[in-house]
Amino acid sequence: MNASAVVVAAGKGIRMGHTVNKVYLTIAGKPVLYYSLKAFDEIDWIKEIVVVVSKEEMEYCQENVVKKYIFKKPIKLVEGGSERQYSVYNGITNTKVDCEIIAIHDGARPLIEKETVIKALKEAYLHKAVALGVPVKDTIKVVDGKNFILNTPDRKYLWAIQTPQVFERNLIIKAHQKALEDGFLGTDDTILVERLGYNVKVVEGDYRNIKITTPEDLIVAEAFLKK
Ligand SMILES: Nc1ccn([C@@H]2O[C@H](COP(=O)(O)OP(=O)(O)OP(=O)(O)O)[C@@H](O)[C@H]2O)c(=O)n1
Ligand SMILES: C[C@](O)(CO)[C@H](O)COP(=O)(O)O
Repeated sequence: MNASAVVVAAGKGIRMGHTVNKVYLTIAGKPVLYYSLKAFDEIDWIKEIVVVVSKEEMEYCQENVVKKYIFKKPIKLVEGGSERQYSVYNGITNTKVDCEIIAIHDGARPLIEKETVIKALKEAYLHKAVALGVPVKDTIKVVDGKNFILNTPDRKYLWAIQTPQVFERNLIIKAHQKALEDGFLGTDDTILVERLGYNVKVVEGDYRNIKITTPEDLIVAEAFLKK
């Protein structure tokens, strides 16, 4: 299998409330983004890693992540957009055409493990579109604008979706182009493929694969890493 990894890191990290983009904050002495790239760098099927960064942070990322640590794969930096979806689009359209599979990952998910990525890649090869996810542990409520409960979906059908999300290259590019044409913005990439009428498989991931979003997530991630 020839696959590309696209790791998006061009967000602002507003919910983290830090002056530095959260992907450059450190866990156990290394930047969050370093860990998010590492699992992909170790997989033979992955032929390249495209990292999507904001224009202002391009040089910082090159010096403090790409050059500072040793990666086996070629790492290409491309510019991000104002929304995650636009960043992903710029990433996927800058992948090699001879890589038939693309794994899209949040730079803010540093605890992803090599074995979990391999599982997702294998499933994507069979099913064309997959996302990692974990069954939700809490009861989920749908509420109205004033926080009154409208309904309670059956938990056995609810999964919290993570990245990587892995797709056949042509399919994910087509799905993004259609979303752009329609002015549709989604919070992940599978929704864009769902809109085309394709079945997307959820592959069981790992509860530790958290997204670093708010300050307490850094403490949790560091605790997991130390284990
Ligand atoms: N315009 C954007 C927005 C987000 N991302 C990336 O998408 C991932 C998931 O997004 P999120 O956790 O929402 O990150 P931020 O947008 O940085 O956070 P916030 O919403 O708190 O500002 C992150 O790795 C982030 O860098 C991106 O590449 N381009
Ligand atoms: C793609 C994602 O990580 C799946 O859980 C998530 O939807 C990103 O959302 P955010 O709004 O960018 O935090």
